[in-house]
Amino acid sequence: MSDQTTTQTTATDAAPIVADPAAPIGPGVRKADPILVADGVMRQFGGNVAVDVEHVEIPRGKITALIGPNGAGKTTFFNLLTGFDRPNAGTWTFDGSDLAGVPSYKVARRGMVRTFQLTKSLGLLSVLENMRLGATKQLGERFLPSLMPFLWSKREAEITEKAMELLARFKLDTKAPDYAASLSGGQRKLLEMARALMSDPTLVMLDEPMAGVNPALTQSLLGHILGLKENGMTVLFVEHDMHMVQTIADWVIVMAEGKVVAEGYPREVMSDQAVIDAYLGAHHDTDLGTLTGQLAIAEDVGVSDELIEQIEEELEEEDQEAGK
Ligand SMILES: Nc1ncnc2c1ncn2[C@@H]1O[C@H](COP(=O)(O)OP(=O)(O)OP(=O)(O)O)[C@@H](O)[C@H]1O
Repeated sequence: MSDQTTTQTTATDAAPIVADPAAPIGPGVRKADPILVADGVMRQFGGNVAVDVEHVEIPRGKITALIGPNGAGKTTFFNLLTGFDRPNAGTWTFDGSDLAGVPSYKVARRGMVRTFQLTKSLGLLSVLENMRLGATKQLGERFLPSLMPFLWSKREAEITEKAMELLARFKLDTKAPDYAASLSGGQRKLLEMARALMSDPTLVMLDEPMAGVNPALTQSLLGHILGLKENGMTVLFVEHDMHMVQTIADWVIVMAEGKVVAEGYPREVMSDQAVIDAYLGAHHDTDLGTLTGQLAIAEDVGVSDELIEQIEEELEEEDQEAGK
């Protein structure tokens, strides 16, 4: 990976991020064109307040990094926004429409998808079958096509064709018949991303895309993430690898103890003493050098067994709805 921050410029790069360039930048700052707006989102586990986000806006067409020490609430916030968990309080809108209380598979159909580390059972499906699961739009046609097998099989063929095209783009086409479990960590991350694109999303949320990725595939993953933006998508990713954050993020949001404690342009946020302190507070056993690009990559992306079960149940439900 290069030490330079990216110099690629696209039309969306030129668009301003904040609504008022003269206003001070800090937690909750208004964006010029937010795709996602969250208000008062709170999630408690027993007495532990995992997420307590007063107000945050995600800029459209940009790459936003969500960072913060372990246990800051990043993954829980992702789970809430994408319908994989329910908040105790709060509302949020995606592209202007209310999303609070909408189940995860419907969130995906509306254009907001997220990635996970592949679960064991998905590992026992082929790479192509994994891709086909990402085609949420097939569900909208579940009733009529089931009465018309010709239309159904045409749609099936289209899904397979699209899956193969995406697999080729991610250089995974030769792996299509293989079990997903046989892929390397980095290839699984590529598969996760490719699968997310099956539903033609407008917002792609990536949970620690670099975790467990072999250095040989890092560059390719970074290129694909930048490619999402170049294709007009908005990206929101959780990451501990500060080097990656500095390399590709247009905007950085920092969480600590469930709250958004800072946000801004990468260079400013990374040199903010409060941010460094928040990280050091939680990583007091970690070398300061790790904050500037060498942070150890967590193997575990923090998906609970409960969540995995929920995803599996939803996939089964989708299959049933799709008449499989
Ligand atoms: N299912 C759960 N049950 C109880 N507590 C939970 C659950 N999920 C998360 N928590 C707690 O909520 C807090 C936030 O956790 P979360 O995993 O969202 O943090 P994170 O910022 O994603 O951390 P990491 O960077 O380590 O993945 C932590 O204190 C965690 O222990």
